[in-house]
Amino acid sequence: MSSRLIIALDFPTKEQALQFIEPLSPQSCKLKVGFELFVAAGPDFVKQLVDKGFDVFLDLKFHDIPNTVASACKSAASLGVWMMNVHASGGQKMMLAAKQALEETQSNAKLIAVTVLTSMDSEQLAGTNVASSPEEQVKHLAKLTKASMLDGIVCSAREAKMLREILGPEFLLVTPGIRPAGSAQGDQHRVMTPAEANASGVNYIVVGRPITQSADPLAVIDQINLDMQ
Ligand SMILES: O=C(O)c1cc(=O)[nH]c(=O)n1[C@@H]1O[C@H](COP(=O)(O)O)[C@@H](O)[C@H]1O
Repeated sequence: MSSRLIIALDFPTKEQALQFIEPLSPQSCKLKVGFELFVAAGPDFVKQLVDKGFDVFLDLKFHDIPNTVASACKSAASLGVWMMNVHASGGQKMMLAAKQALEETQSNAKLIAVTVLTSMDSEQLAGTNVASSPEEQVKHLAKLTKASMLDGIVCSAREAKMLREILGPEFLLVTPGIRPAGSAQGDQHRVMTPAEANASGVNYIVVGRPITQSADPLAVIDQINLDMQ
């Protein structure tokens, strides 16, 4: 079975990212390229990771008018990535346009939507004039995403159990904000351990700093893969 661990390659340069992935195999993890590395290393680097056999999640969280997001998804698909994302708060027309654009390509890349960022708590959400709790807002945006025919969502593992009941067994739940016991929470708020996330029924976990800043990344990866079995 392929790994359900997605490592967030949040590095400032292509060289640092390549050095980090050198000992990794596509069987032990998938890789996520987000803003920091994409801006520094570009689309050719994403293709390089795909050519090495890794499943790549291109995390650019598109959030724009429907036509622009649809075109961006087509461009992302042409890189051969396994998964990409948009912000669900971009609305249903945007998500439908993105899905349709992907269907017009040869790619079978998965398209998921970010609900409420795992760094957000009730207070920060209220600051954006959203009066609902994070859980209520996640539930609302998750239903909107499903109605827009996307493959799944990004959410906190804390919400996974409740969402699985509402959204059914096929809908993908991809969960960052994962912190192995004893690791620093940093800017994340809605966190869980890998074992707790697994027990909550998530499909994939996204882990960055607890692996990339560890003195022994391979040991952390092995332990997380065990926790996810
Ligand atoms: O879309 C994402 O991947 C994402 C969504 C979200 O709600 N929260 C979140 O942390 N992420 C990403 O997941 C990764 C988490 O990294 P660490 O906090 O270092 O484990 C980062 O690359 C974030 O950009």
